[in-house]
Amino acid sequence: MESYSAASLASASHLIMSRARFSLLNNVMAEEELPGVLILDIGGTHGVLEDLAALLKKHFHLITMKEFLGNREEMSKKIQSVFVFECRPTIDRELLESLPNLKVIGNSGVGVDHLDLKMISSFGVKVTNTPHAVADPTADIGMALMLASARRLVEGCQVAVSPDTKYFAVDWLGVEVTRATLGIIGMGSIGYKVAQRARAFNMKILYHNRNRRRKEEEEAVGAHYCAKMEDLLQQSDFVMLVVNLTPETHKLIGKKELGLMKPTATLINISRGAVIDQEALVEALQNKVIRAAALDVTYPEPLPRDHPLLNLNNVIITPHIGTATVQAIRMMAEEAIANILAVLNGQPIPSEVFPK
Ligand SMILES: O=C(O)C(=O)CO
Repeated sequence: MESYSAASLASASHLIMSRARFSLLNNVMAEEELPGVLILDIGGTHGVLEDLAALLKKHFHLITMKEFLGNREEMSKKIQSVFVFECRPTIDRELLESLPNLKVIGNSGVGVDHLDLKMISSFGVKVTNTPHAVADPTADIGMALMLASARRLVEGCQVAVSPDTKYFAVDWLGVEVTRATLGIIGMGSIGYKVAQRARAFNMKILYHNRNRRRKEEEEAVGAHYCAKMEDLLQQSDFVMLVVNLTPETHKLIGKKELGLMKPTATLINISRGAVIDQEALVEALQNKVIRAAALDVTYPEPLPRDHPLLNLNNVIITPHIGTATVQAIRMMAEEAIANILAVLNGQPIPSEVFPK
């Protein structure tokens, strides 16, 4: 995980000065009086940042990191908020100490496991996230992984492009998603969107969640509540993980849980890598304890090139692309900006995250 200490800020690409709340007042304030937003990106995303910049420029005055570093003392006093791009860069104490007027960290993405909420809160700084923007694209990736793994799409592509492979699909038969049983672990907004999509495939839907959904919500997608996760694991053909990473969900799926799954079942993870005990998963896949896994998240990300998960033909891995769409990046930015502005303007905050 990237860590943006004050020293490593040189690698972040932009410092953004917020003019949003003042543009609403016809830009009556001089730029140098405006509150600042520091953007932390994950690197290698310049095209995306250009689009983001265009969006932000409608309300914000952008200042490059070079300018920030050239005038650090003055700039750090102006920064009232940090925009964390794509859930991954973390923020350390040293950075917080260097931003005396910081009021809010606007996370672009829903998961905030990369942020030390207690530590941040001890500085009197609020944290917000973007649950609405992420739900549809992340649910789509869950479905895409489930279908791709079920129908062995990646292997199929390899067969199609390989000049010497014999073209007998019968050698690599898949399984059907239609009418199969899907067990969703974590029925928040993303899990629910997955259930809506799975209904169109006539899947039987089971779910396990801390809190049971309302009866009308269950009925709308035909989902059945499993109070015990074990029941869901035993009955499902596909198990999809959609929980937040917390101390309670760390390694939620280990050897015992994998052992409860059907040998024909597939595990899909669109939450965080550490929700699965990865060593136990490798063993289960090697020994065919379960049929396959399809993972958008791992630990670390990316996996080292010699990691055993990369050498198994019953695994599909994508590089954490749940929200990697043109639309989602934009919607997350809009949601994060709305959160940041609400904090700066002392208005009700749409999506604040609290330390437990
Ligand atoms: O929103 C999140 O938490 C993500 O992981 C985005 O990919």
